[in-house]
Amino acid sequence: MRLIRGLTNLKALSQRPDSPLASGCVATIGNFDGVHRGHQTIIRQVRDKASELGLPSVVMVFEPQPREYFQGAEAPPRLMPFRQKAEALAREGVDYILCLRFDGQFRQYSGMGFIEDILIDGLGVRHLVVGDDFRFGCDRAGDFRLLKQVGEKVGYSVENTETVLDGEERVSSTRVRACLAENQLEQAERLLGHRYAIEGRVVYGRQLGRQLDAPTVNLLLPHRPPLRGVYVVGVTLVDGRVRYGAANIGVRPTVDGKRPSLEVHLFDFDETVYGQRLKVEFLHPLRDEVAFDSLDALKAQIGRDFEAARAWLADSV
Ligand SMILES: Cc1cc2nc3c(=O)[nH]c(=O)nc-3n(C[C@H](O)[C@H](O)[C@H](O)COP(=O)(O)O)c2cc1C
Ligand SMILES: Nc1ncnc2c1ncn2[C@@H]1O[C@H](COP(=O)(O)OP(=O)(O)O)[C@@H](O)[C@H]1O
Repeated sequence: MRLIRGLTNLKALSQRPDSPLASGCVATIGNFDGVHRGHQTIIRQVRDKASELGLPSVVMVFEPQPREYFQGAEAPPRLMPFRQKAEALAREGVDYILCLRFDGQFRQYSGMGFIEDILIDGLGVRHLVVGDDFRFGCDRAGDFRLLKQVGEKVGYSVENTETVLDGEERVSSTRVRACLAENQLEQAERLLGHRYAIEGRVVYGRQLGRQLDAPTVNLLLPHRPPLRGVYVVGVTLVDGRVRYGAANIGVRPTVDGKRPSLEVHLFDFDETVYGQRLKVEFLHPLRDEVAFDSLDALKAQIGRDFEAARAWLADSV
């Protein structure tokens, strides 16, 4: 997988005669938050067509996601930070990820402007896979019909995305968020095709954890997380080792009460891991986050959380 950031870089690359993108590509466009089973199916559609045509596959995404741009703090929580998304897409076998900055200038593209400047001049798209409800450009004026009309003239084809159902309902990022908010981790896993996980870099905290007999790795959360509370977790370290532990994800009302963070105590572990990237899988919910009157009360509760987590692990892992 190669990551292309911005239209200028895309054009510089695709206009080089020796570039794999020089003869065009098969592309899809979206947020792909969670890279769930529906997304995985769309990517398979793109890859199948790309191998049939002998062209590279491209997934176009935006940062921030358009709803984050328009709604700010009111936007739905995000399932994964950009880097985790890019790595998940790479695992699905995407050749290129094109990441475009969604800003005050970008939002002014007309429907036709988006097609001409990005899809035709930038990507030289030969086949496009998008939902028939896909809207784009200023005031959401561009739609599936317009894409098809222009495609017939210019010589690219457009295909509707397949719909993946879970029971009667479509698999969607919104449904994954709803499951996580309700602590329905198994339902979320069914929609995602894997356990819900957050990946991030270990940053320095306030060295309070050691005083609480619970040193914690603190992961940077660039977005508001879709779940809150105390969980049993499985952690994959950079070298692939897996460790288990108990984690708190939230604002830590007892000691802080502002920005959300993810704090993980690993059982039977005594290493320094600052700066490493870890994957934290949420295995089982233990309780909601609580504002305690004192650090002693928090410390006592964390001790009970560890017992509950170890008991669950002994039965389930
Ligand atoms: C299993 C576990 C449960 C926790 N539960 C709570 C909680 O209910 N309320 C709270 O304010 N903080 C909770 N915390 C977070 C602690 O306040 C935090 O880990 C501690 O302040 C260490 O911060 P530091 O890493 O910045 O030193 C919990 C942490 C762990 C590991
Ligand atoms: N069992 C453990 N679980 C989590 N972190 C541990 C553990 N043992 C040692 N550490 C190390 O201790 C650091 C956390 O200690 P802590 O006092 O909570 O400080 P900080 O405020 O930096 O999080 C972690 O980043 C990690 O490098």
